Amino acid sequence: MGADDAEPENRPAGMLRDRGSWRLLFGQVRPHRKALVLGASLSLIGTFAGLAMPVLAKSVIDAFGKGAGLAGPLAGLSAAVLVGALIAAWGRFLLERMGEGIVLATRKSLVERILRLKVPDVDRLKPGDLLSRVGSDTTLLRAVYTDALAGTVGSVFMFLGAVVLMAIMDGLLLLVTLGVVALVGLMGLAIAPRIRRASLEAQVALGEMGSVLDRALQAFRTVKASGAESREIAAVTGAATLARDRGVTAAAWTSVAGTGAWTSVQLAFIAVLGVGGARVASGAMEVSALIAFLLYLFYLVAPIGQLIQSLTQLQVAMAAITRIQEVTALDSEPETHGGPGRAGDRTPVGVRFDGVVFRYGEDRPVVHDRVSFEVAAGGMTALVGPSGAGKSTVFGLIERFYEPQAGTILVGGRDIREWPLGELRAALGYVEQDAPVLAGTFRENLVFGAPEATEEEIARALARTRLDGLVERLPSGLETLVGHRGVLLSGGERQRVAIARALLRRPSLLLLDEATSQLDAVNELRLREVVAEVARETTVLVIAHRLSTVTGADRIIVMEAGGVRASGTHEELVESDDLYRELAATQFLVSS
Ligand SMILES: Nc1ncnc2c1ncn2[C@@H]1O[C@H](COP(=O)(O)OP(=O)(O)OP(=O)(O)O)[C@@H](O)[C@H]1O
Repeated sequence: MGADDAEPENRPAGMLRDRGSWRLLFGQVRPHRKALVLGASLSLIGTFAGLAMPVLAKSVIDAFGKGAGLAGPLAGLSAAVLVGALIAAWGRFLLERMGEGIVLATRKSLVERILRLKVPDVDRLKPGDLLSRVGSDTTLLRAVYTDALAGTVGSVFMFLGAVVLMAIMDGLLLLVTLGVVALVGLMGLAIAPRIRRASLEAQVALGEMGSVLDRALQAFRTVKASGAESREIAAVTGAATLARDRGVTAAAWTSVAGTGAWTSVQLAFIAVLGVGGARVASGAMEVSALIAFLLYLFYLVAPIGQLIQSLTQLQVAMAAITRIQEVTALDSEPETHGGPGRAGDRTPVGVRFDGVVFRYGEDRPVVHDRVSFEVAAGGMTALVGPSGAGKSTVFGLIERFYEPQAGTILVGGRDIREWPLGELRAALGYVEQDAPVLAGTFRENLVFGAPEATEEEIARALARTRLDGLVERLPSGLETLVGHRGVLLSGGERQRVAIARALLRRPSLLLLDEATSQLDAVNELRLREVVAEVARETTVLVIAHRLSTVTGADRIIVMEAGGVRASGTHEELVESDDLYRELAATQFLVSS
């Protein structure tokens, strides 16, 4: 399991320069710059208020010495503490709120992008890994905007303040100090990419963990039936262990950076002591000035430590940004508003494939090799052929999930590239072979593609798909939960729910990928009746796996190895085509 495994295969953003990541990182702050400046300033004021404490304490002691009343000074001291704490808390809150706002904005844009991705890109991405990009990668960003940015600003101020004071005291010793401190800077620059790489690998491993777990949960029954629990547990924990290892690597480099910072101040101390001592010995400098300078030197410790910490957080965030960017850099489809469309514009449409050439990828075999056929408007056309002949691919191309490399596809006499995508998909009804049922109620499943469907329309769709009896038997009718992945429904019922869902969009062309699973006689008969009835109102193109379906079809297209081999009615094809005759006699078309 390498770092590359969990990344999009074409890794568009893997090649993006750091500049892109920085721009994205800081671009997010732009809308919140007021909050950032205010939050950071308040935090600083709160911190500096702490510095006023010794002065105020002195006034309390002075008052005590003079025998004056303590109540006033003590009240002043308490008020200063309280006000300082409140200001710091307010500043902190503003920064945290800004961080949450930025995380939300990032998640929104990521989710928006993911749901609009093109199908071929999603084919390559792993769902669990995408989830981790939306969840944990975006969470990692927050620390940058709350701690790192404000911390950097504060520590830069403190650092500059100390440097100015030291410059006023002794320019030469300052140069010695900065010379040593610059070494830390160089070391930090060398270490930063290592922290970033380790963090990226840790996040990739977490993504991998998500995708392995997702795979196991998707096929939970198969995992159990195959006795594969231990292996899947090992795969998930393996990814988690890798994340730990990379986290430890990042921690090791962070410790080196922290220790380096502290050591450099110690070294600067020794260097200043050496150079300053020599100058004191030669009478060029007072001992008291050297002592004061050395004290100031230690003022540098806190800001340098904070800068190192901020730098580390930035590296982790840059790793997260890289993974987020890999998704946001992918192409998305144009927005589709695929509602049910206006009444009356749902006349059946035909389909034509003209010399269509298609392969799923540059390195994949050709699936369609100059496929041409025509399906007239209205009625039922069946697509048959051996497994892998490219039948489901026909549907994927009509829906424009994929683009052919050559040839044209016409729907309703119009090239599908000329249809606005939302309009094209609104004209199509698509029933997948394993017809997924979405977790939720029966009603939610029905109106998924047509949220504004009326009760009459729902009742009609239920009656047409022969689901009305089933709904009556369900404990809460349409409001019954059909559970995660519809475990309550049989394969045939799931297909009929999918058909009802498609019908509620009043499609001009219904694409039905018939379930290959065996249906019981009642379900099979119902499904056949449903399809025959729908074919009276709209065009139905069905990928048929049953003889009973093809015998009812007006026309049959036989596909083989990426081409159209023959077409005609059942009787004609039984007469004229060997492959069809063979298919009709074998399990691909099961006799009813
Ligand atoms: N998303 C995909 N990415 C890459 N290759 C794919 C993809 N979908 C299908 N294929 C390949 O394309 C070829 C045709 O697949 P398709 O699903 O169109 O065949 P089919 O005739 O519908 O088969 P079946 O009857 O078994 O469903 C197969 O070799 C398949 O492995």
